[in-house]
Amino acid sequence: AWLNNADIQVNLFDKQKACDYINQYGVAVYLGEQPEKHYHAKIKAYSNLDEVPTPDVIVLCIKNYSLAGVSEQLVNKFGKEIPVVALQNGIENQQILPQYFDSVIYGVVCFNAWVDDFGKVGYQKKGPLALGHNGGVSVTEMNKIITDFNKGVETFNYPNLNDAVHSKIVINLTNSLTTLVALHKNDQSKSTAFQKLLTSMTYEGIQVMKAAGFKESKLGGMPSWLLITAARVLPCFITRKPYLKNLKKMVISSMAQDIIVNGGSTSELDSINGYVLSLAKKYGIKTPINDAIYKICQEEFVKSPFEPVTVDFIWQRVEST
Ligand SMILES: NC(=O)C1=CN([C@@H]2O[C@H](COP(=O)(O)OP(=O)(O)OC[C@H]3O[C@@H](n4cnc5c(N)ncnc54)[C@H](OP(=O)(O)O)[C@@H]3O)[C@@H](O)[C@H]2O)C=CC1
Ligand SMILES: CC(C)(CO)C(=O)C(=O)O
Repeated sequence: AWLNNADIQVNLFDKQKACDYINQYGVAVYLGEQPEKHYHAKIKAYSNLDEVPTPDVIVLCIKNYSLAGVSEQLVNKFGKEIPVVALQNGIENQQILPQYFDSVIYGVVCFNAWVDDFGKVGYQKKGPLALGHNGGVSVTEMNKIITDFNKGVETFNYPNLNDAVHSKIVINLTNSLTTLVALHKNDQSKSTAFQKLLTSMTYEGIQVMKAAGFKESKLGGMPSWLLITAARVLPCFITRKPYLKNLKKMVISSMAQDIIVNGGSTSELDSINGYVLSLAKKYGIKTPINDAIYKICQEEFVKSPFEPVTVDFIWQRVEST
């Protein structure tokens, strides 16, 4: 919607029901704090790939677990030379997409967005996006894409792509915990146990990334490694103010949308938490909080219907392991 309203011609490819709605009513977009001020973007949506006009660039806004299937369809239709911008969390997209496409730009999305209903999307803040690549993309091509994206949303070229990706993965570890307690419905701002769990799991993530040789990338508005470390080592009350400010930014994570809003059992738990735990094992870093939370997610996410668990329940499991 942001690009389309900045005169970049955008076409959507989605499932039939979503397309029918979007073609009739457009996409309604609103800033989370001001739902009454939503605006519409008239975007053409296609559910039949054969009808989609050949694009200059494909932007993949799907989960890691949908990438292989969707890429297979796209490459059969448009060929492997078509430039692709991949906006997934985690690193799995870097393993999957080069199997299909020659020219892939990866993007780290530094804000939260959610779908309320067909064609109705909320966002926590507008941007930024950090783009980078692992070769196969010319300077001209990269500059053109950055310039076009910037017409609609603040977009940077990030030379150290994998530092940015791994810094974001640290933040994404919290998706599992916020989904388990259904944070969007159950306020945890008074719970110091929740604060300890959230800061400990990201602190462990930082230790893993440092051991694996990744450096911090400052990602627009996301908590810094210094703040997370301070929150972990200092008494809770000292870092409470910045902690609460950051907690407020979490509206509804992409994982909670999968497990709670869409009632599915498939999520990016393994692309994010599973990946961090595999790095921890490789580099000999202890991650007791993440181990326990990952296990609880594995048990709870497959239950149908999913029922949120309490912070006490998580805390007891952490203490018993
Ligand atoms: N949401 C967020 O705040 C953020 C998300 N991210 C990352 O961005 C990526 C995308 O997440 P998000 O936007 O939340 O994902 P969503 O699951 O909300 O959106 C993906 C869309 O693609 C559609 N889709 C899936 N498979 C197909 C297919 N075969 N053909 C046509 N359409 C298909 C889905 O349809 P349907 O719903 O019907 O399956 C859905 O509309 C993830 O890697 C996530 O981690 C990064 C930062 C923030
Ligand atoms: C909420 C946010 C921005 C951070 O965890 C995110 O990346 C997601 O929802 O996947």
